[in-house]
Amino acid sequence: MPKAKRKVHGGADSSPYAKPTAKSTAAHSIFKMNHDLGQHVLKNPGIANAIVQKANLKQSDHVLEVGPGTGNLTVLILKAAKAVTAVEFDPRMAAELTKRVQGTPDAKRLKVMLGDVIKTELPHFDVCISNTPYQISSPLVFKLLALPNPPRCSILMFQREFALRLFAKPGDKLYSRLSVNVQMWAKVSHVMKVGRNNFSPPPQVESNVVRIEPRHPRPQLSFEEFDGLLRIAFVRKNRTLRSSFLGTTAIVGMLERNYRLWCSQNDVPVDDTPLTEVNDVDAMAVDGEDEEEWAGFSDADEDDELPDFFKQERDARKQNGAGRKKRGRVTELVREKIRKVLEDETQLVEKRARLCDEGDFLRLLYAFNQEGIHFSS
Ligand SMILES: C[S@@+](CC[C@H](N)C(=O)[O-])C[C@H]1O[C@@H](n2cnc3c(N)ncnc32)[C@H](O)[C@@H]1O
Repeated sequence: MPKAKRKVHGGADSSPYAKPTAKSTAAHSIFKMNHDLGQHVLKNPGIANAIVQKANLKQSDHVLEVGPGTGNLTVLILKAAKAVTAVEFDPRMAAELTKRVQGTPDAKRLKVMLGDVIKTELPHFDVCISNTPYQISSPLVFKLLALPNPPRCSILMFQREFALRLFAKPGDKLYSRLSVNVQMWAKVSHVMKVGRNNFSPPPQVESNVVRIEPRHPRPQLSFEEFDGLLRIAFVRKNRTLRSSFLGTTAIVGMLERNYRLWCSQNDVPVDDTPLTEVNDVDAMAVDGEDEEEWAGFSDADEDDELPDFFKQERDARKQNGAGRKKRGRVTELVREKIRKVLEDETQLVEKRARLCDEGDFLRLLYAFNQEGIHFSS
């Protein structure tokens, strides 16, 4: 039996959201929602209006809407802003939206871009509004934070647990790399709770709308450097920083490569003569870690996945065998620099990432950078 098709959107009362004109009736065509794309259309006009109002739009604003769907938010944004760029992955949705505004005065002020917003080069915009498809919550926040010229404000709807991660503090269960990053670069505030029955079809969980505003002045820091350090610290947020930074050859190897690059860019000579012969596996055990524990990364959050460099290093080691190896002087030097930063300079060596605050991470980054150790290449 064929599966029942759902109405694309079902508003009820107020115009223009729910009392469709002849034009927008065409947009109410019927097709099956794609759950893989997080297609839960907002059907409560009151919530849609509140979201747009909370953005405090100016008539001169250019708004980016992520995932416009059939346009329930878009038509309201168009009433309050100068222009809207709407990035939509699903061509069926993009076609519905285009039809909905076609022939209206708003059509000229709407640009629909088809594609994955995460991979799309975005034009400049003042405000971002999104009933966010839950699969891209994390990459979308990271993309917005990393923009050199971030929007004045972003009003974003997320699944509740994801929203709570944005506010989490050191020691909270939901504290993660995302929490530290977002709080470093922005001010996050809660806008409203939205029950699951306000969507069609209803998602499994409740949602929250949050406001993200960039900090002024913007911290004088490289986003990639700070995030690179957090990636290492949060792969295993319950382990000590000693364990995270010194416990695996993969991390030390990556930091050594970055150190070599920094040396070459700063005319610092490196001594490549082999120093000691050590058993690589034993060396890891001495440092108190087993590579397999990394592979489990049981305490990692979804956005703190095993970094690519670790996987590459692990595969290379499997191929080459992890037998007796000569550890170079540079490796020893880098290990000593890491030890010095953790033990002497910051005294954070026994602290765990889940308990470190923004100030701890900043101190770590500063001390590593002073030693010529960097986290972005
Ligand atoms: C939760 S629905 C929101 C629809 C509409 N804005 C609303 O509030 O009724 C999410 C929308 O994002 C779109 N989408 C999913 N992944 C996307 C991506 N990577 N880039 C752009 N749009 C995406 C989906 O096709 C869907 O239309």
